[in-house]
Amino acid sequence: MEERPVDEFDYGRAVYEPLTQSVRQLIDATIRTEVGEDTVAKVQALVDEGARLLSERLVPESFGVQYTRDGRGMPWGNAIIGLRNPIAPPLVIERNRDGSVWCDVELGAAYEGPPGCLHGGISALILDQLLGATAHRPAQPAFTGTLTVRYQRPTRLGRVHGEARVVRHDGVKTYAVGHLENGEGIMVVAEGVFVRPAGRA
Ligand SMILES: CCCCCCCCCCCCCC(=O)SCCNC(=O)CCNC(=O)[C@H](O)C(C)(C)COP(=O)(O)OP(=O)(O)OC[C@H]1O[C@@H](n2cnc3c(N)ncnc32)[C@H](O)[C@@H]1OP(=O)(O)O
Repeated sequence: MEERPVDEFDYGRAVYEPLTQSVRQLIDATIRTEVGEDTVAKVQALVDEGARLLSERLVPESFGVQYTRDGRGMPWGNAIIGLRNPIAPPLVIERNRDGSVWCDVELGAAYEGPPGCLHGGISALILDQLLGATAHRPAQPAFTGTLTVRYQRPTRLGRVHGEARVVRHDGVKTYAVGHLENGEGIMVVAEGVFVRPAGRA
C-alpha cells in the first residue's frame, strides 16, 4: 500500500472536512425542506454542477484506508466514521486507557427509522463500529463475525452516547459488549465476536 506524505492528513482534513459538513447540511435540508418546486429545481442544478466538478478527478473505486508515512490512518470513506463521507454523522470514537471506547453523537433526520426515532440499522452500525474499535489491534484487523443487537426501547433522534469494551479473548476471537444510551436510559445493547482471520493481517 502506498504511504501518503505526512502533511496529507492535515491538508486533507482542512480541504475536505468543510465540504463534507456542507453536504451533511444539504442532506438534512433535502429531507426537511418545504420550499417550492422552482427553488428545488434551482438547487438540483447547483448540486448537479457540484457533482460534475468533483467528478473531474476521482479515485478509481472506494476510498479504502490510506496511511501517512508517520502511520496515521485515514479511513475517510468509512460509512460511520468517514471524515469525507457525508452519510457518516460522523462518529468520533474516544479510547480510554483500559482500551474501552465511547462516543457522543448527534443523529438527526437523516438517520430516522420509526417516526422521530433512530433507525435500528443505524444503531447496529454504530455498535458494530464501537465494538469493532475496542476489539481492534493495530496491524491485526478483526472482522465482525457475529453481532447480536437487542433493542430495549425506541431511541429518539438527537444526542446519543455509546460505549463498548472487550470482555474476553479466545484465540483469534475477541468478545466485546456495548450499548447506546440517551437521557432516557440504555436503549440498545449489543454483543459481538470479532475474528482475526488467519493470514489477513
Ligand atoms: C485508522 C485505521 C482504521 C481503524 C479502525 C479501527 C476500528 C475498526 C472497526 C471496524 C468495525 C466494523 C467491522 C466490519 O464491519 S467488518 C465487515 C463485516 N464482517 C465481515 O465481512 C466478515 C466476513 N467473514 C469473514 O471474513 C470470516 O468468515 C471471519 C473473519 C468471520 C472468520 O474467518 P476465518 O475463516 O479465518 O475463521 P475460521 O473459520 O478459521 O474460524 C476461526 C474461529 O472463529 C470462529 N468464527 C468464525 N466465523 C465466525 C463468526 N461469523 N462468528 C463467530 N465466530 C466465528 C470459529 O468458530 C473459530 O473459532 P474456534 O472454533 O477456533 O473456537
